[in-house]
Amino acid sequence: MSSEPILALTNVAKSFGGFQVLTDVNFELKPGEILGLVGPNGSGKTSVINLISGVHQPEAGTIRFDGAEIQRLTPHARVKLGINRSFQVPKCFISMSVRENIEVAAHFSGHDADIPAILEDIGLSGMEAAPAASLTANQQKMLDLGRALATGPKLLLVDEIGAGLNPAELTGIADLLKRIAARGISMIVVEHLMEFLNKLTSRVIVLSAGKIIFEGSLGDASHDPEVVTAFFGGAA
Ligand SMILES: Nc1ncnc2c1ncn2[C@@H]1O[C@H](COP(=O)(O)OP(=O)(O)OP(=O)(O)O)[C@@H](O)[C@H]1O
Repeated sequence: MSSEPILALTNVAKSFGGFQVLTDVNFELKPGEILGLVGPNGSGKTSVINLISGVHQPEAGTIRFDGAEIQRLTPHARVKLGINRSFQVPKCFISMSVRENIEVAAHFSGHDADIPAILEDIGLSGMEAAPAASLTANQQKMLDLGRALATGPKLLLVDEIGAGLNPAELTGIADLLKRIAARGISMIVVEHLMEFLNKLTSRVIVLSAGKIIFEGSLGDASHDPEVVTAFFGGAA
């Protein structure tokens, strides 16, 4: 595995209407690495994902992917480079079939996707003709992930995929994400469910009020006074 980072954020800052959402965010990610991004509600986790995927652009700082600055590129250009994401609320086309959803994503990115392999990965083999609207919440999350996989990502941004799922579903998703990372795909996983995150990685970044207050292992984070205060003793 290369030791060059696939992703590097340097002094990234973002505000909305004068409200500073992220300040001086710095971190790196190596190929095939899974990084957990945690923090209280409103601490800026999804904003980090939005800046990397191109939904928003930072006011300051740089985002380097695979050696090149990407912070001014459109989301579409970033998908073509190999960055994609799943959403807190799945964004499948519910009137389309499972297969059509994956085909559209692959077409959008120009990637020659192995659709049967993706269906197998996401546990929807044999359901390719089913309308997305007929899927369970868990299956829609898996389809959302399948749509991201269809674009051939090198970096996958996973935003609170565990919310609302039962323990068996969580174990299934954790196993799938680990299999994906083992193929060399890097991952940032935003999550409130620490037990779920612990199955995926020990390396986490903790955000509080838009600043990184901790970087290290999940175990050490749980004993860090600033992290404990951020979660239990003060405002995000
Ligand atoms: N488009 C936007 N316009 C204005 N404010 C925004 C926008 N997006 C995010 N914010 C604000 O930025 C702050 C950080 O939000 P963000 O969604 O990144 O936090 P989060 O850590 O992902 O929260 P949660 O865990 O609740 O999903 C919040 O105060 C939010 O209201």
